Amino acid sequence: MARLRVDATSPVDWLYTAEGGANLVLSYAGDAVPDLQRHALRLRKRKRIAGPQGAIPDQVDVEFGDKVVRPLLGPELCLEAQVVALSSEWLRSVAGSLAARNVRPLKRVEEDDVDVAAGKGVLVEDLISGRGCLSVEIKPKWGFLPSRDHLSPETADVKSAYCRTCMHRALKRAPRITTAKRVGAEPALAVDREEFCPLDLYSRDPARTSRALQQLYASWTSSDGGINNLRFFLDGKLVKPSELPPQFEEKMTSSSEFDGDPASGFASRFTPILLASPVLPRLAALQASLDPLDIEGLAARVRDELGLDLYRPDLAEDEVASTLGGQPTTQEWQAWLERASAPAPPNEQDAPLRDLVLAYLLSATFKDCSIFIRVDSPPFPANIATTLSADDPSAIAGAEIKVIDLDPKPIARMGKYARMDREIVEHWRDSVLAGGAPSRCCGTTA
Ligand SMILES: O=P(O)(O)O[C@@H]1[C@@H](OP(=O)(O)O)[C@H](OP(=O)(O)O)[C@H](O)[C@H](OP(=O)(O)O)[C@H]1OP(=O)(O)O
Ligand SMILES: Nc1ncnc2c1ncn2[C@@H]1O[C@H](COP(=O)(O)OP(=O)(O)OP(=O)(O)O)[C@@H](O)[C@H]1O
Repeated sequence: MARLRVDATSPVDWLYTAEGGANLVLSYAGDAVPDLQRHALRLRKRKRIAGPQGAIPDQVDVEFGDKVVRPLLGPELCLEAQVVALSSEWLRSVAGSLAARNVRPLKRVEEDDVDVAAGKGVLVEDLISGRGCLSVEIKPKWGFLPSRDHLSPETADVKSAYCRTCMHRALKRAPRITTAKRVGAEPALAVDREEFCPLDLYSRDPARTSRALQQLYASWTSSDGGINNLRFFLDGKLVKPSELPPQFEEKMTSSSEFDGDPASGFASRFTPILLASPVLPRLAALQASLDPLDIEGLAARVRDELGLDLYRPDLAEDEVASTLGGQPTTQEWQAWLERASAPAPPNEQDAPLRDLVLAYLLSATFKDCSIFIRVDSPPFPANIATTLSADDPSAIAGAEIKVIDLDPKPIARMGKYARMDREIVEHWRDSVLAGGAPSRCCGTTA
């Protein structure tokens, strides 16, 4: 990617795309710098009220993506990223233009804003721009169940039968919660078989993958696009169910397969694309192999070797970070990757604790990323699953698949991970199972 002068552009030429907890993304819509067309700018946000979670510098994010994530996930699934210098005046002007256009969700506006002191942003390929382009973003979450080997007798039955995402959803909807986020005033659920289970999505079984996609679509519709697991972008803009342009459904699927049910039309088009791509099996394999002990087994090692109780309710993030050895540098990540990629890496019993913590953090990154499927000129061929490109066998003709949001997670969060895991499982066992629930998670078989 050639060096591009973003701060020479007019901030009003950057249109709001979307945002997550830590970053806000804009698409270039100007004519002044043609080389910036089809580029997106990812900007760091800062909380209005400073929180405890330490940010990781952008430079580290980009190097981490290039040097650690890319070799593991495969270059064809990753975006190239370039750090660009941005003055605080330019960033302030972007923030002002976003506020004047009132484009950000109110909940996010209340929480945070563009970090005008960041001094930089990250330029990437824009996965939504272009007339006629339809992009689908799926956040698949955790695609595996932990092995019982390192689970305690109190949790082994629950954690080897129900997936973390279904259990976490129930907790987030419970009326009273502590470490997890509240989704709204919805009633606590038992297993809701109408809602998407990642184990279905990742299953590689066409019927189950299709079921997961249909359920995601139904949740997208019933929440008016408010879920973070599925988003659609058409002609460069986020599309909400309540404001569907007439061409959306016809672009998403061919009318013959529609049969009046957009959820099945969507699933029938996108199931073959997902099944033909290595993206889901790769993510699930990385998530599982980098988390061989489960947080419970890892917390036991941390307690035994460092005397730190990750479950302690008053444990400060600074103490977690310093006791575990601080946030890894890019050099340390690279050295870890070399050891982990050796022909016979040490197994989880013999591996040094620090290596296990790094692996867990990387697993957390793969558990929280999103997949973009971009289709430039739909409707695309019905036999898409079999039309693999000769140049790149993992690319499917007519569809481009990329994984985004692959940032390193702060090591300071290890305590939160342990406590949240306990809270999720205890809530499930004591509130949901006690009220009667199926004996297995939606996606699992006995
Ligand atoms: O803990 P989880 O599973 O709720 O994941 C968080 C996500 O919540 P989700 O359950 O997907 O709605 C959460 O997503 P939202 O901001 O709620 O859309 C973030 O992705 C968060 O990571 P970070 O703060 O951006 O580094 C995620 O935190 P990490 O667990 O990845 O640290
Ligand atoms: N390259 C891109 N092209 C188009 N849109 C993008 C791109 N990268 C991100 N987005 C959009 O911006 C949103 C926020 O970006 P990102 O996931 O990087 O933020 P985040 O704060 O790290 O998210 P999270 O809270 O999930 O960790 C994405 O969910 C996606 O909708």
